[in-house]
Amino acid sequence: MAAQGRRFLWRRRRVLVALGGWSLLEAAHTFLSGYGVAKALDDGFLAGRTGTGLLWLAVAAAGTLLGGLAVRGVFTALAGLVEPFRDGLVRRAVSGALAAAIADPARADNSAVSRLTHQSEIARDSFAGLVLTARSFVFTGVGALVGLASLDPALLPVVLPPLLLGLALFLSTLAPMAAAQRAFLDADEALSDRVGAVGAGFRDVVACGGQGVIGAELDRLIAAEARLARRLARWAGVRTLALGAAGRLPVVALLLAIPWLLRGGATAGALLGALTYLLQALLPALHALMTAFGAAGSRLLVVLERFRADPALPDSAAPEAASAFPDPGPPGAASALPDPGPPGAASAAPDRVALGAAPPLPARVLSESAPAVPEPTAPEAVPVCPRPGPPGAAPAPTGPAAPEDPGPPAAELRGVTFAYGPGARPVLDRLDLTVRPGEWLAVVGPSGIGKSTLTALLAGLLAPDRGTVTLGGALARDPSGRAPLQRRTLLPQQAYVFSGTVRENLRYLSPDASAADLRRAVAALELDPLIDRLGGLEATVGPERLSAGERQRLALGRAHLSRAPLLLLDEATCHLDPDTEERAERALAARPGTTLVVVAHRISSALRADRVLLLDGDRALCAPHDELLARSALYRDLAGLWETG
Ligand SMILES: Nc1ncnc2c1ncn2[C@@H]1O[C@H](COP(=O)(O)OP(=O)(O)OP(=O)(O)O)[C@@H](O)[C@H]1O
Repeated sequence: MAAQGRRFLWRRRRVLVALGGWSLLEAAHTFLSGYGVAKALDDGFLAGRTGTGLLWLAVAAAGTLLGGLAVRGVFTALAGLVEPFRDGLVRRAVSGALAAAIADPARADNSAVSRLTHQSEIARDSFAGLVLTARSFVFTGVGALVGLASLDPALLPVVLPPLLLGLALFLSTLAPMAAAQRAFLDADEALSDRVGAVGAGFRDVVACGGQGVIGAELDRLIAAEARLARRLARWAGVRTLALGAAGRLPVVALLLAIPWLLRGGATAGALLGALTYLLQALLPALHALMTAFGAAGSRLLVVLERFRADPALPDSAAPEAASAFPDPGPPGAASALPDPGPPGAASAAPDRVALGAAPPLPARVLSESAPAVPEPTAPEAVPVCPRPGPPGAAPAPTGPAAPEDPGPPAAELRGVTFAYGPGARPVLDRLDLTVRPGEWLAVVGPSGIGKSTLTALLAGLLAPDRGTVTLGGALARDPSGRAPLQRRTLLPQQAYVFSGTVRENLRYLSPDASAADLRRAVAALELDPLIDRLGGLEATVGPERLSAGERQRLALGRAHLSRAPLLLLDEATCHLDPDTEERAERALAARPGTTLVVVAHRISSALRADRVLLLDGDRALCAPHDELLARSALYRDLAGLWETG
């Protein structure tokens, strides 16, 4: 990288000469600031010549004007250095990502481009800061040392040793501090990547009961970052010490050496001039240098390393393109096909499941406590999902046979009202619903009516504002807010598949499932061909490698393997073809002891169920398919839409 840096600078030697020229003016300004003060005192005010004193002060002030001019020129010249640097980095990032996308569209990573273009801005600012301060320190130092030597050469042996000592101490902190900064940034990024991924897939994490595992992992990441932050702070302490040594010790040494200097013939003006150099020129320049190297320097190093390592960029086989100091060069330099490297960590994150933030639609659900007699304007209304009636009254379930004494309902809602927020209109309003053990219930209704909200309430992910939700007679969500993971499994539309083996994915909800259980689930969901194609149970899969349908099929297998008696499928088969969907639903319904609640994606799904719950805003109707067809215009509409859709 150093050689590339030298080449980059060599190609811009004219810019460097211009920078040097303007910087010389800065050195002249420094020189005049101390020299003018010394002469004003010695030749003017102390000698009784006030006019001469004022004249020398005017010379020192003119030096300040020179300094202003120098800063203006330096900034103009600086642009000729840092802009090509930034442009080259951006070009490198974009061409690298394009080449990667062309080489393997499936692994294209758009976020790498925005990440790297953002980082090139950081690199440009850091680079500009470093050039500015390093150059300023060198030329200020030259101006000050020449000034000290012209005032009295004896000042140099007093001031230089502590200055050099402090500088050496500072330089010795650079490498370890850069390493600490790099480690800290890595840890910080790892933590924010993970937090972002967990936030996006939080609903899945909760649905799968992964809070403990995820919490422990985040704790570890936070502790690691805290440890590295402390290490960085210790090095910052050492750097402050170096600044103190380099900046303050020369002043102390000068003060202590005053008697010796006076005996050697130093004048009061020379001493005041020396103090001016130290306090007004060297100390601020040193402070700026140390701050810039300590912060911007480490940042620049880390960012440049990222550019070398990022998979969106061409690999080092394309040396020109991989240069940390790239030139605009011909586009061909960037067209070398990269090694796209391993898939980004972010892609292994849980799939997103968002509970949309749109305002809730008006929805009032007719409850059992509402008039039992249908209103005249709604002749098709039927009583809402009655509790289990006498034997024979209930439709025969196609799932596992209900036991003689069915015991408590598999799931029950009593007068449940729920709204997303205190002022919002309820999504569900005084809903009663009873689902018998072993029953297969389909939930249907227009988009946004509250089907997912209902499954989230059943799963214990949401708490009702009023009323109760019970599973097998116990509250779906205990007062501490925990959901009963052993009693229900919720499969959302976006199936959660994590980076791990097929076996680990299937056993995620039942880690102690036996090989026989696993075989049964695989056979029931007809997963053998898929698993073979993926390379067997021990093959590693990740969400980015599977289609949405394949992810759903693995999640269905996982649900079959889980021990929860209540399975909640929230459009969990929407990416499967109708036949596969039917076989999957039947396999889950046939699992011993299973109660199945399916938010239906197709009318065929409702046809298969024992009963259908129709949510429609003003009332909820629950009945077998044929009965609903006869009684509900909305259901007929939905069925028609589905059939033609
Ligand atoms: N997190 C949330 N915050 C605020 N409102 C929400 C939230 N989630 C859902 N809603 C609103 O609640 C209502 C019911 O949403 P829900 O997702 O339960 O409907 P749905 O019937 O499942 O819809 P779809 O069939 O489109 O998936 C909608 O009006 C929706 O905008």
